[in-house]
Amino acid sequence: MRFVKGHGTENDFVILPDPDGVLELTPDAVARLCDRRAGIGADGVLRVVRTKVAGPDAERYGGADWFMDYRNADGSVAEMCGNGLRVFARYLVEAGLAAPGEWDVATRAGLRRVSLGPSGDVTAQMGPAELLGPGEASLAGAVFHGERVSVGNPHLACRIDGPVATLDLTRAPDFDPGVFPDGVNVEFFRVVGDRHLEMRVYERGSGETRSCGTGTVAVAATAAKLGSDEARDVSEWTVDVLGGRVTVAFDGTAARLTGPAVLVAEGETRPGWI
Ligand SMILES: N[C@@H](CCC[C@H](N)C(=O)O)C(=O)O
Repeated sequence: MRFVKGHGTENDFVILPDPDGVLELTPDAVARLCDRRAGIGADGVLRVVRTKVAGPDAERYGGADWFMDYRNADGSVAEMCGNGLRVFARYLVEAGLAAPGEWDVATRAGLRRVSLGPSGDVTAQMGPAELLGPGEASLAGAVFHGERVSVGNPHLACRIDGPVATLDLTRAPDFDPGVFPDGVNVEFFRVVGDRHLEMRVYERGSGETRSCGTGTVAVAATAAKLGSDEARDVSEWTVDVLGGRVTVAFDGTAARLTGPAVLVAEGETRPGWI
């Protein structure tokens, strides 16, 4: 099986080119690929498949040539991945499968437009960040209050007062499955300046990661809601994550995420390993 390894602010992915949609990608195979000791190691897998062979949803994705089949490190499926989307776009350009410019990528959350040059940062339209009201999670017995946000996938964005570095995210936050029936990505963020946030995240299906693109949109949308009216609809935010920095912009309707997308290696799994 051919693979490429890449990351966006150190949220890392095994990219599996599968243009004809012939790979049988079981949850177990994904978990083995993502295993950091016995596998290649990654927070998730990006299967690159042409929309016309992407299965029952193919018609929904008519406007895009490529479908991003994203899987978490534990093998579960997620609707969207913001860092993954930038890396996916960078892979298509570097592989000569798409030209630099602006085009749509199909995701389980719908079409998402990306724009990129022959090198450098990638910008991705992320759709609206839907603010769904209060929610909570607990960490080592301490309760954190936050905002439930949908960025195509579910988030709980919790504002804290102290530095995010002090949190222990070696264990999963607890949450009420009645409130989050599909699980949730939990972000902790602190305001460190004018429209400037720092964030850590515990991702559904992957554990603590060094960045989460949809998570940065969720925390910026929550910070905008908590801030002045002026900051609410049209604003640009800098979000520092463990793996670097991204920019989130709101234009009154939707969010836009800009950040790095880097391919670092390519290879082939040994026959029979998976
Ligand atoms: N790291 C991603 C989000 C990946 C999916 C998430 N773990 C989920 O299950 O919803 C990002 O950059 O957005």
